[in-house]
Amino acid sequence: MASDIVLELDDIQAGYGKAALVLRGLSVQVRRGEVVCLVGPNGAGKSTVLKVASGMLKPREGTITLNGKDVTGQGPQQLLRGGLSHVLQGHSVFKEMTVEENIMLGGYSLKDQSVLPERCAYVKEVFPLVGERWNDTAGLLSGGQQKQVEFARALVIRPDVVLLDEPSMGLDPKRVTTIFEQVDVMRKAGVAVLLVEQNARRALEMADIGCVLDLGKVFATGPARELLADPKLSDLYLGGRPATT
Ligand SMILES: Nc1ncnc2c1ncn2[C@@H]1O[C@H](COP(=O)(O)OP(=O)(O)OP(=O)(O)O)[C@@H](O)[C@H]1O
Repeated sequence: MASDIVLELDDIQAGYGKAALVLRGLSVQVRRGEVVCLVGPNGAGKSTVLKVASGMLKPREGTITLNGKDVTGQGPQQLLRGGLSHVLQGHSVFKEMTVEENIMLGGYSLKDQSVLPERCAYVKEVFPLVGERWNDTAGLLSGGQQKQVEFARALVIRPDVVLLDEPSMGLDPKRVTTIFEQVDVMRKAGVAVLLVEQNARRALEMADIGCVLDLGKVFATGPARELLADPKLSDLYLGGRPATT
């Protein structure tokens, strides 16, 4: 249903400075409570899609719609207020600060600061580990646990959509599983998720919709399970078919 669409990028053209376009007519839709995963080769433009969606990079052409409103040209702060959080690539937890202080940083953009206690209770409910480690210095947490703190910080504004740029980067396979479980937790909390992942096959196993990007366009899109089952896509973009033993 069209009304379920939280975030829509339509026919986006975007690039950096005077350099050639990176996105060349890209369209993607994300619905409430749905995980959409962007996969594709290095340099295909996956992170650029997130930068455009979060207002960090203005598109040259095309429109961005958030909760039914045209937000094309708005910056990250405005989009944050409109219900969109972006968890950047790499690690953005402040290790010297406590978990609580890190979460509070996510609350600064709230216009009404009186809702903060209720929001803290909400993120502790969604991510119990964050509540358990609330007073600990964030640097004492494992890499996967720190990522959960980043997710929780993004949820403080009670966003409608969260953008996740390679959340499993640098984590061992067990921690990658935990991170994908946490993405599922966000989906179950009703948040729409637009995810970029190098771990394409594993991410698609968890996602609802997959989008294969190549040369700045959507090469193929559909239910993630169907993309995984497509032998051509598998060979071209997902590192070949998994061994059957
Ligand atoms: N800040 C920037 N300035 C100039 N060019 C950039 C910048 N960021 C990315 N690019 C270029 O845009 C293109 C797409 O990059 P992007 O990071 O979106 O790809 P990606 O699909 O996320 O790649 P990867 O899987 O390697 O992270 C690349 O050619 C890259 O060199």
